[in-house]
This record gives sequence, structure tokens and C-alpha cells, in this order.
Amino acid sequence: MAALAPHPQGGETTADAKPLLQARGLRKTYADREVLCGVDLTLHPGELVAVLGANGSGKSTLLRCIVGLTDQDDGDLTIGGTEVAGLGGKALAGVRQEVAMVFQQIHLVGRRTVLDNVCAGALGRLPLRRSIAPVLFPREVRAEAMSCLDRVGLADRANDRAGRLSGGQQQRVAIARALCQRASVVLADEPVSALDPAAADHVVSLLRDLAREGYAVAAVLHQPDLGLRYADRIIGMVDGRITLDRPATDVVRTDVDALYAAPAAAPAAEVTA
Ligand SMILES: Nc1ncnc2c1ncn2[C@@H]1O[C@H](COP(=O)(O)OP(=O)(O)OP(=O)(O)O)[C@@H](O)[C@H]1O
Repeated sequence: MAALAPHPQGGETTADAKPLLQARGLRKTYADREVLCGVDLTLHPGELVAVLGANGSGKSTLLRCIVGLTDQDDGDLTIGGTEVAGLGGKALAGVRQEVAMVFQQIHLVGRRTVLDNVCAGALGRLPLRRSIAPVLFPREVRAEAMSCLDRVGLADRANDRAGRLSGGQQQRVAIARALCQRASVVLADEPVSALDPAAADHVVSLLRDLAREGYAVAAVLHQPDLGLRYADRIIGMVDGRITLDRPATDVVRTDVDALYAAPAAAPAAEVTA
């Protein structure tokens, strides 16, 4: 397997390394219901963090606020040492590029090739005309995308239509696309909820391997056992608050059970962003 260029933070695997992401006091209210109640989250290079919690506890909202898909009402976000508040235009886009998101619904263009889908990760740094009509990606982007595909073990499927791949393979393509974005932080929202156990194991172990290369990775999981097996740190959310934040080796079954014990609050009326 060809090695990707080492990540700038590569090799540092301890909490002593500078954080790649810091969220402080994130708050979000939908209708009259506060779904993030002042959440703090720090992600370091080299760690895979599993985010656990019952339905509706705020896990997706937390990731969506961090990646910029949802506007938080309050709180500060620092990405790669740069505070996001007050940034605009190119500076904001550049900082946002550092964080890639992988979803449960994989969002590949099924009729385009696997390679094209991975190249799409580079759109944010291509000239506008390429972004509008990304029919032919530049050779260097295609080479980088091949390297990212190789990293997830799918180089031999580069020219297949993405829609022909299995769910687990498609999720690995989505991860390759995040790598092609050159993000240093990868957030994954239920990346394995639609996968069978073997494919789920493969994807989470891949996320763990990326962390080992120096990425900061956080994955929302509805499979606590996978989190305990692969993650370095477990974060647990209950009703918009982080109630558990501990090395996975220090987490016991009753800690996990407590996250799922409280009855889920009724959903708020739907609001856009
Ligand atoms: N766009 C929205 N409009 C209104 N309420 C929302 C919106 N998005 C999320 N919510 C509410 O915010 C709360 C937290 O939702 P969120 O999706 O973050 O939870 P979660 O922990 O990811 O749940 P799940 O495990 O089911 O995905 C829920 O009550 C949800 O109904």
C-alpha cells in the first residue's frame, strides 16, 4: 500500500500534543429546547474519540456545529490553533477545510467513478471554474486521490462506478475523500450504523489507523463495543451535556449503560440549520 505524505502532525499520539480542535461552551437551542448545553470538546492529533449517547442526546448537533453545517448559538471554536469567530471569506474556508465530515448516509455520486468521488474532496482548494465543472480533475489531484484510495485499500476499484460498491466500501471511499480534502480532523457521524459487523469493524479500525498517523478523529457510534475496542477516549452525552470523558481503558460497562438509561427527551419542532 502506498504511503500518503506524512500528516504534518504525524506521529504525535499523546494529549501533550497541541490540540487540533477545541470547542468551548457550545450551545444550540431548537425552538425552546436546548440541545447543546455548553459543550466543551478537545481533539488531539493521534487520537480516536468515540462519541456515545442515546438518540437525541446531541451528538450529531455537536459534530454539525463543529464542521459548520449548523450554526451554534454560542461558544468558541478553535481549529488548528486558529479561532473561527470573526473569520470570513478565504480565511474561514481555509480553516474549515481542516475538518472533514463522514456521514452515515454516504453521499457519493453513484454514477461517477470512485476516483472522481475522492477527487471531490479537493474541490475546496481548486480554482472556481474547476469547482463549477469538475469534469476533469488535474493530474496531481487524481494522483493524490489514488494515494488516498490506496490508503483505504480500494485503489483497485478506482475506475468503478461508486454506486457499484458495497456499503462498507462506499464508506471507505468517503473516508478517502476526507483525506483528499487534506483535513487534519475527521468527524464521522454514525459511519457504521448501516454496515454489517465485519464491514463496521473494518471502517472503525481504519479510523483508528488514521488517528495513529496523526489525524484527530471523532466518531459517533451506536455500537459501544466498537468504541471500547478501538477508541482511545470515550465521550458520552446525555441531554446535550458531556457526562463522560475518559480514556477507553478506564470505561466500564456501567459507565456506558448510564448513557442510555435516561429517557430521551421529546424532539423539538424541526428547524433548518
Ligand atoms: N434541525 C433541527 N430542528 C429541530 N430540532 C432538531 C434539529 N436537529 C436536531 N434537533 C433535535 O436536537 C436534539 C438532538 O439531536 P441530534 O441529532 O444532535 O441527536 P443525536 O444524539 O445525534 O441523536 P441520534 O443518535 O438519534 O442521531 C433532538 O431532540 C433533535 O430532535
